[in-house]
Amino acid sequence: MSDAPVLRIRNVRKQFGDHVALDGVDLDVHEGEVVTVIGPSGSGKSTLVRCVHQLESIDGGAMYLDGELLGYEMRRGHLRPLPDRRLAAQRGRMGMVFQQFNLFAHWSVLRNVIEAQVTVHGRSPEEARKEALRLLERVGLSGKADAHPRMLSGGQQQRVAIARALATNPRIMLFDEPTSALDPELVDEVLSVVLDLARGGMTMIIVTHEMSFAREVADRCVFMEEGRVVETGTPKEIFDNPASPRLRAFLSRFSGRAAHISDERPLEEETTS
Ligand SMILES: Nc1ncnc2c1ncn2[C@@H]1O[C@H](COP(=O)(O)OP(=O)(O)OP(=O)(O)O)[C@@H](O)[C@H]1O
Repeated sequence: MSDAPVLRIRNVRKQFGDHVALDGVDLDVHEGEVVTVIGPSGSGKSTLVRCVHQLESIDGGAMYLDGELLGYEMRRGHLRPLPDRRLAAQRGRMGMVFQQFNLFAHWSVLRNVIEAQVTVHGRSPEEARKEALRLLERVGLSGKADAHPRMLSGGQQQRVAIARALATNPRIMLFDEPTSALDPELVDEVLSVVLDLARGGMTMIIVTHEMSFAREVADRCVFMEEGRVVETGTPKEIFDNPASPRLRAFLSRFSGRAAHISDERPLEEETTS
């Protein structure tokens, strides 16, 4: 990993009305690093990745992609929002995968994976088609290029969404709970594609409620609560030796599902009962 992070997040604040969703978040993500973000519902996980992808503006702090300020530029001595074209170009250097797939329903799978390559990145339709077919094969869907999203299972649609996000050669992939809209039997096929990307060296932030996956895939894991990063560490530190009582309490709620949580160090509730 190189020293300069791919993504640098500094003291980022985000409010919705009076509600503070992000309260001074700092995070660096380095080349090839996989960071999983866990935390209770409403802790700001989705807001964080949505802000990185410029789907939400921030109210304070700054974010940099490869050292370039995201969303703003300095003009005549003042910070101003980037014009739409430059904002689109910045967003095109990140791939985002949503809970709800967000595919274009009236387009074929192939066109869904081709489109941004042509419109945002200026590839020729032939080049984009070749890349789309390669990526569909990578996510195990080469036979579905001509299908429409409604003909696919949720797991297959999510894999198309991953292929689409990869198609622009993003510097970083952002996953916002990619399996939470799926039936349980379809979760693994999506997680194994994400795991495969991680092993291939893709830089990623993954927001997830799948605790054993969050542990398995991560180089580093971040625990958020009330809009703040409460604890960050290796998966072993986070899951086997959680320092903060809040993280221990959170993990204990998942202990039934998180098969890999070790019992070397009992969780708080267990020690007090
Ligand atoms: N567009 C919005 N308008 C108003 N409030 C919002 C909006 N988006 C998020 N919030 C609020 O900001 C807080 C953080 O939400 P966020 O979705 O980031 O949490 P989360 O940790 O991802 O939760 P979950 O795990 O349930 O998805 C919540 O209180 C939420 O209600």
